[in-house]
Amino acid sequence: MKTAVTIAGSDSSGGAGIQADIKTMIANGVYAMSAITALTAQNTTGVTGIMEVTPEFLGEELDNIFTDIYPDAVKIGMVSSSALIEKIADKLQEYQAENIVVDPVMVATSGAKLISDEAIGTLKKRLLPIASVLTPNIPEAEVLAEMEIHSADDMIEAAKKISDTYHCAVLCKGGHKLNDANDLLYRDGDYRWFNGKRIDNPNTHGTGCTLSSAIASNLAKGFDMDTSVERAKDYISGALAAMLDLGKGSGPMDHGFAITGEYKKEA
Ligand SMILES: Nc1ncnc2c1ncn2[C@@H]1O[C@H](COP(=O)(O)OP(=O)(O)OP(=O)(O)O)[C@@H](O)[C@H]1O
Ligand SMILES: Cc1ncc(CO)c(N)n1
Repeated sequence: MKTAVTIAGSDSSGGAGIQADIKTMIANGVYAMSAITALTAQNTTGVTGIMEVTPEFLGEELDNIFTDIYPDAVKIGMVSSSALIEKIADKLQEYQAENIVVDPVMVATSGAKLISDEAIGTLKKRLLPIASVLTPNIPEAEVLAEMEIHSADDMIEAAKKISDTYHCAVLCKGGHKLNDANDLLYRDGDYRWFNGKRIDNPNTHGTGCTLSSAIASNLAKGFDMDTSVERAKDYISGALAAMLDLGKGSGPMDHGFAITGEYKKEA
């Protein structure tokens, strides 16, 4: 069986973070492991607390994983401090990890800030250069490319800038400002749009975590980058179309659709 590890924060409400990642990996047929960077106390309405692990402890988690069950892919989500980012970069280099998907998590769906300002610089310097693919939404791409994005052409320019600077593939997700479900993959000086059908579902807690974990799962299984993104888009569409409605805010998605087979993919 192929294996993947998520390096991310725990979401007590189960819709995002480690919990979304593990649900996604199981549903996509890979064995899931986790190195937890922080506990968050959160639900569908917001985040009330964050408790980080120490960099030493995160290093110990990664040592235990890599020296025993070597992961075929790595997904990195919420990492709130520079010291934790440095530790992850050191360990991934030490163990020569492959298929690294970096979701540069900055703000939760509910609006809470999940990374410190100084850590953004470290993220750029240490994690982007080792990423196989980076999955920013538009606000994140604006920070990383240091420009505003108002159109599809701006998305291309920002993704090119990030990809050229850090030598990684960039999947820029259009949903936030452009109100569609079209994502742009910029890679090796070329780009391709992955168009999705916008699903009328306000319950989008954890969509970014889910997409990046689905890409990592498919890379772990040996699919190429384009196919992995295509399959991940299909997965997120299915999870959203299952129309789970839980909680008082922007609720989580139903990963069970892939297991029960109740979801019928729309043409
Ligand atoms: N309503 C929707 N219908 C279809 N696809 C969607 C919808 N909302 C988001 N997506 C898709 O889900 C994926 C994740 O995108 P999104 O922009 O929501 O990520 P994100 O902002 O990083 O998520 P998060 O809020 O969890 O941080 C993208 O492929 C996007 O196109
Ligand atoms: C732990 C965690 N990671 C990522 C997100 C982004 O949605 C979140 N809300 N919580």
